[in-house]
Amino acid sequence: MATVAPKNAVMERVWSMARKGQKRIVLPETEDERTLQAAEMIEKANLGRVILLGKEDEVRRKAKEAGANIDNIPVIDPEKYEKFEEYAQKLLEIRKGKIASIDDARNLLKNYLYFGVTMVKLDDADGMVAGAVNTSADVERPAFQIIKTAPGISIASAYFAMIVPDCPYGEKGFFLYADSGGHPNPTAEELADIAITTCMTMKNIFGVEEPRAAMLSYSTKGSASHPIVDKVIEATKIANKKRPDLLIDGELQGDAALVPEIGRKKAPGSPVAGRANILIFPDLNAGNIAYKLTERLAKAEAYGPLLQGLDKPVNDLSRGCKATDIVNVAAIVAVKAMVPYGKRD
Ligand SMILES: CC(C)(COP(=O)(O)OP(=O)(O)OC[C@H]1O[C@@H](n2cnc3c(N)ncnc32)[C@H](O)[C@@H]1OP(=O)(O)O)[C@@H](O)C(=O)NCCC(=O)NCCS
Ligand SMILES: CC(=O)OP(=O)(O)O
Repeated sequence: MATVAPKNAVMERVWSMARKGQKRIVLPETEDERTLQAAEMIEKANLGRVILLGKEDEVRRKAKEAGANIDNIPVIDPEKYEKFEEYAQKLLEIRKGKIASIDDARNLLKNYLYFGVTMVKLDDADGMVAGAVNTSADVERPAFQIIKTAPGISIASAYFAMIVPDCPYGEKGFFLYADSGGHPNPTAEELADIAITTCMTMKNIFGVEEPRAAMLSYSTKGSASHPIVDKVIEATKIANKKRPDLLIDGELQGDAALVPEIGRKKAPGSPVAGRANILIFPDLNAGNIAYKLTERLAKAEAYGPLLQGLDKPVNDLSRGCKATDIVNVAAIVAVKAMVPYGKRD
């Protein structure tokens, strides 16, 4: 089994916090070899206590085939779980008006993603990580429907923690990209909220004292004009009005956001240009394309999509993820479960 270690100082802190918290992390996608290998790595690295979902014999056989030692990890078979009926009743209450009968609730719980999210909702687990097999929409939907947004947060969104090797920009090559996996086409108001939430995430989950968010566009400070640029300008104004204490600036192009000399030239006086550690994309096309290009062309680590704005932690994955990505995403979910309510994002 490959060993895994945190890739930079920010992730070292995340790992060390996760070790202290010993949170219960449910991994529902036990048909996937990477998930089983990650389960062993999470336990070996002492990042938390894993709970696997599935038919026990099958899961243990599959783990052997994958070369993963999961002997000390519990496997819960949802349909045989002693709280299955209790969960069905609770789900019926939570989804009142959306699902018609107890049978509908039972059927939903046979889907391991719904079962895992319900475990988190009802405090039988502290966080869930899935998405190595299922699409992001299928992972996010139960989280949005059952866990819902935290009080005072208008929408959930999804960011990536990016570690770019040999990169002097951002936080020594560490960045948050948002929204790169959740909300397809945010309004200006929603884009402002995504920027604010990501700043809080940078501070509270990753311990970076000065989040600096660039509102990205193909224009810098009026160099081009178009309604799609106007949305970014409007979002920047809203974010600045809502949270004047945060460093959020735009509209900025990618080079002006990252490179000090270019930032000074294109956006003189900007508190963010040339030093952004958070990149906020105008829509999900841009955000998702950008993270995948950074991951593949710059050989960056890409952890996520990490959901923010939810009342409890659920993190998604790309179907193209590595087992080690699952380990890091699990460590982040564990830290999220430790940050006091209301301070999370
Ligand atoms: C996640 C996603 C499936 C949810 O939206 P949807 O399919 O429109 O589903 P619904 O409209 O049925 O919404 C389901 C619930 O989630 C809620 N919801 C949808 N988007 C939300 C958001 N951004 N934040 C919070 N809640 C949200 C809805 O209000 C609804 O709640 P309700 O059932 O209690 O009324 C959709 O936003 C999506 O496909 N996102 C893109 C994911 C993706 O493909 N990413 C790219 C790869 S990473
Ligand atoms: C985040 C993402 O793009 O997920 P996938 O690669 O699974 O579509």
